[in-house]
Amino acid sequence: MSQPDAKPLLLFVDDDPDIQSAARLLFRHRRLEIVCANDAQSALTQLATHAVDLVLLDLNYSRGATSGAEGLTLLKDMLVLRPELPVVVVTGHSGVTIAVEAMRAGARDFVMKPWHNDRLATLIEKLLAGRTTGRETAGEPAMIVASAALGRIVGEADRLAPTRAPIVICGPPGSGKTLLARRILALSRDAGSETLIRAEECDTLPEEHGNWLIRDVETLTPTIQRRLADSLERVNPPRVIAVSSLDRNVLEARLDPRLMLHLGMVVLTIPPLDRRPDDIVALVTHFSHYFATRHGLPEPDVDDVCLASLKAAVWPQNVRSLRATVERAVLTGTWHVPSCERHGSADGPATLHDTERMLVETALRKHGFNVTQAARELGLTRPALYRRMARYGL
Ligand SMILES: Nc1ncnc2c1ncn2[C@@H]1O[C@H](COP(=O)(O)OP(=O)(O)OP(=O)(O)O)[C@@H](O)[C@H]1O
Repeated sequence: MSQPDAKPLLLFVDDDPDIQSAARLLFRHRRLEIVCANDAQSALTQLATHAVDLVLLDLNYSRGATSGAEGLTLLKDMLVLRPELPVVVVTGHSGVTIAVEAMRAGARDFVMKPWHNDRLATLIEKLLAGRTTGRETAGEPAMIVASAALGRIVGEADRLAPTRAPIVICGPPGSGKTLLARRILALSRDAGSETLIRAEECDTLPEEHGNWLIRDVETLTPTIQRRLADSLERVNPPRVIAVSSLDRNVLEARLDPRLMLHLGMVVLTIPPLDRRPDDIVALVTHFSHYFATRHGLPEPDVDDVCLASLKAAVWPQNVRSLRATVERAVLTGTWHVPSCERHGSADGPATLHDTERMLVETALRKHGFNVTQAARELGLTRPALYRRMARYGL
């Protein structure tokens, strides 16, 4: 939340540059700051990096979309990040039904396109008048979802969030299990009362039967596992979201069968980051902007070769490692991309120079030194590849 004496900041989400300009003009006249976003990812990044006071969200923000579905998903994402954020939805083609659905999902109001300038401005002033002053504590970090694989998992999680279903989330370290678990609890019917249980340190279960987030569930002692199974068999069981870095089958073998029966009704598995290259690209953009804003430094350059090496790298702690790599690039102005070697190198992360050399060499060998094919794989032109071959003596 911006300071009380600062101009309120409005985030406007619509991909049409003409409509963005019209909105800028309208709100600047009315002493509002405005930032714009073209798509879901940049909207979430703006929200994570700016003290936004209100969002105006076109439910069909991308060209050709008419169902409003993408807008509804983004609305939910934004309210996970900032549950109290006033969001006004704008709808044109998809009409009132979708607007009502958006109100049910937490939007404060809606306007139909084409909007009436004065009426829209009055509505926004009214909503902003009720804003609390002072800095609101940040909600959850934004969850960036660009790959189809993660999209399916998050879609399933959102669908089940308002139920009382216990859910197990598997996935390698740092892949976003806890973030997803918190998202489910934030979207659940009785959000707000969450008890975090670190299984390793747990010698008794909470009295309160609210929402439980259990981390490293496989490390619960056999006695606590049996007690947890008992609680899940009660008439009014706690809502449990359990998280584990073990593979699903290994987890099944480690947990009490009765506990697994209740707890593992739904198991969501987040794939490792290196199997989600689309997420790598989106996360790099997001974290670059986030850390550049946080540290007051410029965003680091990311060209195609750099992106290729980020996609080819091994991320032992998945998104956590990538996040740290991007923060380091913001701080030092240089990319230190971990090696592509599956088993890592004793010297620690290689420089971008080393990684690029290895990528070029690997592509050339793979294609029997056919420059055209290797260049195509690397996303480079032939001259660009020749320059690199000369630079690395290949
Ligand atoms: N899709 C994502 N978008 C943005 N940030 C993410 C995403 N996934 C993970 N992160 C970030 O990466 C870091 C690790 O995520 P998280 O703690 O949820 O992983 P985890 O799988 O629970 O890890 P661990 O198994 O080590 O407990 C956090 O800073 C989190 O905010």
